[in-house]
Amino acid sequence: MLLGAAAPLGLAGVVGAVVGRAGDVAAEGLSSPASRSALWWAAAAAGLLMVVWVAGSVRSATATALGERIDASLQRELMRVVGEPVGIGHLEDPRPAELITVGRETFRGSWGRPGRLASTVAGLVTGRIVLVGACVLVAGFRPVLGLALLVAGTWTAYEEKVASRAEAGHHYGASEVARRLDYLYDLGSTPEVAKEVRIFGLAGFLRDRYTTLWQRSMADVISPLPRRAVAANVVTAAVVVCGLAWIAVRAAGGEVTAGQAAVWAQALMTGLLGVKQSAWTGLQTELALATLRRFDEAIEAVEAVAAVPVGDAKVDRPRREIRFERVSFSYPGAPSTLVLDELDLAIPAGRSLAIVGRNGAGKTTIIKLLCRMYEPSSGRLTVDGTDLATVDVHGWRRQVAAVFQDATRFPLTARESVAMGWPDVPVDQAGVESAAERAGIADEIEALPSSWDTPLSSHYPGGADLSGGQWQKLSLARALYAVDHGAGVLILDEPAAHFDARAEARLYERFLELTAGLTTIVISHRFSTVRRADSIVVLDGGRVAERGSHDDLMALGGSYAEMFRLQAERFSDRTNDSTNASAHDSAHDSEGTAEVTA
Ligand SMILES: Nc1ncnc2c1ncn2[C@@H]1O[C@H](COP(=O)(O)OP(=O)(O)OP(=O)(O)O)[C@@H](O)[C@H]1O
Repeated sequence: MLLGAAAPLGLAGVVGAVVGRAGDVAAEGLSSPASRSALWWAAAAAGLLMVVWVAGSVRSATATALGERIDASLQRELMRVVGEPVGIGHLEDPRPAELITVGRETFRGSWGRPGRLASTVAGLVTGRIVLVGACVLVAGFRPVLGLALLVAGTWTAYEEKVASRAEAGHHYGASEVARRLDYLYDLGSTPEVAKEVRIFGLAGFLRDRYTTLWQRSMADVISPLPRRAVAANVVTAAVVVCGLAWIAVRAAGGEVTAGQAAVWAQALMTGLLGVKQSAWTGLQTELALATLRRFDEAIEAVEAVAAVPVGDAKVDRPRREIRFERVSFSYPGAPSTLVLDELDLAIPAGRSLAIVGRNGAGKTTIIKLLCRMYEPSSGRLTVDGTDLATVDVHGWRRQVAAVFQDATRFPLTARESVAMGWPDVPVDQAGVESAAERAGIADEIEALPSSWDTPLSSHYPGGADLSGGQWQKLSLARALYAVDHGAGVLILDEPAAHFDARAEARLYERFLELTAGLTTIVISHRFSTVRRADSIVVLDGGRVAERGSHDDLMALGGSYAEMFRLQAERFSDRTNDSTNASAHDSAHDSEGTAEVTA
């Protein structure tokens, strides 16, 4: 930076020395000492010019490398605060969630990335040094002119900074609108939502919403003309023009030599360039600083809500029971809604428990607490009497194999998708195949273009996508693979939601075999699966409303019995209807009836 700033000023002096000798060279000829001296100065000018170029390139390459490091380290920091906390509550608390989105967006474009600070600050500092150096040189002509350039240049730099900060603030203020714009843009341009967009005729609607919002956001972003910055620029330019005229007049009057005039004129112009350089890089600096501030806010906001107890007690697979003791819970995003209300629930080890209840009763929430995705608002969970909050969470999660309703569709190969159920050991192909066979997906995987090596995404060459039911079977295979390698708790959250009648029947036929010896929790609205469990609880109002075996609960005649009958009636109605329908329909429906009435 220092070289890059000093070289143009030195160049002004050296070019002045060449110009100063031009008269003597003209008078004395090319072989005169004056000519040789002028040549040496010209060579020095060429050398300095090279220094300017090289220093600029080195500065820019260094700043780019440094900027990339800054961005990468901030990205790692964001990944750390998002991914490292024990649970996921911090990702749903509205404030941190919004700031995390903003933090992520910071790195989408190059404009306003914090890493840009490395080069913009370098430009800013260089511009300031150039201005001060130029003023010192100009003061050699008339101190008052040097002072005038310094005052006008500094004022301009200040006003530009104020205007830049305001503009960066407008960008920051408009970020909420910008996010909604991005959302609309994504909806209108991604293939995943193409079906709904067409069916509901949303294309025009989305475009109109986008246009209206865009116009509104632009009104905020495009800041009013920064009058004071413009005035300061005009004054600085006037100082330079007047200074040039003054120097020309003095040179014409013979009071200063041509060489001196050349030095001071160049110094004036270099000073002006220094001011412009500060102004330009100042705007980028302010934008990058604004995003860096938002980024810091995001990190602080996440860290403020993400702190949860981290224990190191070891737990093995449950031997007696997992117990919810007076557990109450509200989601961070809806603190006033109590999802679980002093829930007492014992889950016997090595047995299967089914949890049923209406939509939104809190069944999945129980699972999330068990996996320590969230911490209870009050009460505690214990495993064989040990408080789960004191347990080494990673060790505990190795004990848990889960099939979630909304299992993530990892774009890995089929083999990896199953083997990631237990990633600590090298892939065990026989184990992968065995788990897939029990989950009922082995044949379908083997029929894929590259069998187990097929990437499960149509976005990859040679890749293939699976159906909803096939993804769910794959998720079940992954959980079974984890169980085979040591997990002792199996969680099945609507494991058959996307299964066809045959696959569902197969699952419940093998339910006892698949869950033997495991602490199994199954959540399902399909009673064909539920009834196979050793015991069943009905969740209502955040508490256990009924508990017992299928026969107990049917005999009780409560809400379980009512829900069961409603579902059974639905199937038998459909079977009756189907006797008049085609043979194909009849076969299909009677499978469903068989499952429920079995
Ligand atoms: N991340 C979340 N933030 C805020 N509220 C949530 C969140 N997840 C779930 N809820 C709310 O918590 C309640 C219980 O949800 P949960 O998913 O546990 O219900 P469920 O019994 O599994 O329902 P379903 O049978 O429909 O799957 C619901 O009212 C739901 O709206």
